[in-house]
Amino acid sequence: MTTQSAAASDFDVPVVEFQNVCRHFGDHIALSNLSFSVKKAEILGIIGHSGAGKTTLLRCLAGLEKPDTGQVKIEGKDMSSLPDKELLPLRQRIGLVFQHFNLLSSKNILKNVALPLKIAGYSKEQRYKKAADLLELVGLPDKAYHYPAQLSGGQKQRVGIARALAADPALLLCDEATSALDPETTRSIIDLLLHINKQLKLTIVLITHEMSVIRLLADRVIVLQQGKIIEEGPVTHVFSHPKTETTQQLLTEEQPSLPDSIVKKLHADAQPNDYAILRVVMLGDIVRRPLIAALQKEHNISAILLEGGITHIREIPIGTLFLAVPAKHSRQTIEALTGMGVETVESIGYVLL
Ligand SMILES: Nc1ncnc2c1ncn2[C@@H]1O[C@H](COP(=O)(O)OP(=O)(O)OP(=O)(O)O)[C@@H](O)[C@H]1O
Repeated sequence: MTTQSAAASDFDVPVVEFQNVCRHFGDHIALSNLSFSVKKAEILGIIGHSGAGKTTLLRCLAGLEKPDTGQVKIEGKDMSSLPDKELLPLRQRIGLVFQHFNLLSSKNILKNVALPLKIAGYSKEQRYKKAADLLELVGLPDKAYHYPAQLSGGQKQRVGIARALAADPALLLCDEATSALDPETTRSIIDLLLHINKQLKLTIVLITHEMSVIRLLADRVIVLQQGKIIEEGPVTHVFSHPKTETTQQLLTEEQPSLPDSIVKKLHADAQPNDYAILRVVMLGDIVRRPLIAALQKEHNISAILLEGGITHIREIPIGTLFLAVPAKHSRQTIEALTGMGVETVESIGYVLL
């Protein structure tokens, strides 16, 4: 086998495989027959309302909790069937990043980062060399001899990430890693994680209630509800076409929505003089095209913009518009917009404006 094909096959083995995982607490089903996998270098986001099972999933993935049935495999090895003694080397393949950093306040930053290497039996010289390299990677080379209390929240999380990387993990698990940080610091931690993902080809699984973090960081997203996967796919797809009410609710703050005054007046059947309300989703460069002007010029349709906005998933812009057009032009407008290349356009009801 050539080096090149060996490297390619590396990417074929999923780093994570959940196979029919169930976890109960008494009568309560926290995870229900859950199956998914994560490829090498992929970033998977897991979202869901409170109590959906995110933490239980993450704990099973970290080997901190065993499923009742099913398998949790890391790099092809089944964690759920291993006795505790044999679990340790597999757990060392997983780095954990916590919301509240969990640094040891009595130890300096270098020692905090080096701690997993001490547990793994590395010499002092190896530990401190590696820890210094990692502090360089996370942008804190000058903080080695500071103590956690002397650092900002963002700097503490950088140390938390360096520590999680110390034992060269195959998988980084982030549990609400940016939830305690302000937006600017959150952005810098997201950029750091993207840099690490790219540079080290590191697989990342994150749970967060911040949809903006999923949007900027994840390749793929899983939506959990009552311990089941109710939606799954590339973030661009799931966030632009949320199928379930749960996903739509989770995304409410992220996406423009119709003003309440219009929602209250919406009805299902068109009355004379009504306007049809159209929800238009655009993906990519089309967001910069003057669609309303083109409707007027090329199709003689006067569309009124009621609400709209653009968000970005990684670098891809997603635009959402709510347009009102005379009800009699509804079908023609949908055909015209589809012809212009919008992602989706749907009529969501009628109003008398
Ligand atoms: N140790 C436990 N004992 C009993 N029930 C538990 C235990 N851990 C979790 N549960 C229950 O399992 C369900 C899933 O909990 P989990 O903490 O995984 O949800 P979550 O999605 O992480 O919620 P949150 O976003 O609020 O942290 C909840 O109904 C919870 O009450």
